[in-house]
Amino acid sequence: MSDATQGAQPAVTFDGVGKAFDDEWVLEDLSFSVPRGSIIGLIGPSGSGKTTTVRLMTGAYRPDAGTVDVLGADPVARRRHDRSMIGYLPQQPVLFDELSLWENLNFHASLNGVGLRRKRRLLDVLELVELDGHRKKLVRESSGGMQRRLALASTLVHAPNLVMLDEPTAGIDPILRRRFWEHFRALSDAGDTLVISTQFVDEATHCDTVGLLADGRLVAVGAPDELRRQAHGGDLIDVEYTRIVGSDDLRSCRDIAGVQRADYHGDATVRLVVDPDSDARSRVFDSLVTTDPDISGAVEIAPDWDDVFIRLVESDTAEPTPGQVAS
Ligand SMILES: Nc1ncnc2c1ncn2[C@@H]1O[C@H](COP(=O)(O)OP(=O)(O)OP(=O)(O)O)[C@@H](O)[C@H]1O
Repeated sequence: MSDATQGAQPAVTFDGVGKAFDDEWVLEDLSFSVPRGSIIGLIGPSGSGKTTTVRLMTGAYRPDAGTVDVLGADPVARRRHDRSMIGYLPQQPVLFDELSLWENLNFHASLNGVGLRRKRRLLDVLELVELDGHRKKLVRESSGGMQRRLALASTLVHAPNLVMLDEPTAGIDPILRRRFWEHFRALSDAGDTLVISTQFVDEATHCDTVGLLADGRLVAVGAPDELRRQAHGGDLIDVEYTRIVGSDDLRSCRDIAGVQRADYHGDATVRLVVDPDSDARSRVFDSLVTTDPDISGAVEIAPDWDDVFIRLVESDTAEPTPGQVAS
């Protein structure tokens, strides 16, 4: 996030938003905001409500509860008048098979009112997605990956400030995925705001904020590190022994102030959950590891995102809903 964008009004604010289709709620009580110049990842399994959330931001859908504010206005009202500040990549982008990459891009540029220095702009976005050498190729002659890159270029051709991408990395190879995320970070560094939906939970690491969706509910929202801590109740450290660990070892780990949990993790490892705000981390490394000759070392563990997601969903469903009595 650039310094200039910090403190400004958020690019997107959802306040108690719900959406229903055929009298059934598919999104319930979504509240979050997206600071300008940042990347929010909407992450969740198929059917969790990602596309519906993005469509509410584009103004394609009107909320049935709550309010949506996008760049200081109701997106439904803006949709009819001024879309130049917004770029939207739908899951099934509009590309014309019989036109060249250049002609496709030119079409999107016309649609979005790019007049001034259009040729330069087309060349710039084609270069950005590394398609400048293929501009005469027809869409039907280009690979799936090239089509995804062209679709991204078409979304960016009018230099929008707010970019909403619905599963832009679905079905593309890991190298192209990484390149896409590099582009996204470069856009955010330049001050643009990005809303990116994905089913790949590990893509959370690329985002400034992550919104985890499950069954139409925002299970958790926060910075990736915050969500990891929330899922596990703290930071994880593995203490590795040169022998099989026993209950005395667990006890001495638990005696360290700020260690919230110490559990067996395989024969020769104790996994600790430590309070991130305490000095427990340095105490584990400075005292425990250096004083116990049976400890070979300790490593901080970045928890697996699948695990983080599952834990947060499970703890969310375990929480009592209004009207339920907690046991
Ligand atoms: N136009 C619609 N009419 C009726 N139900 C809909 C409509 N659009 C979405 N839904 C339902 O809303 C729920 C959320 O769908 P949505 O497409 O937002 O999920 P998603 O997380 O984007 O899924 P995917 O990753 O498969 O695209 C699903 O149960 C879906 O069937």
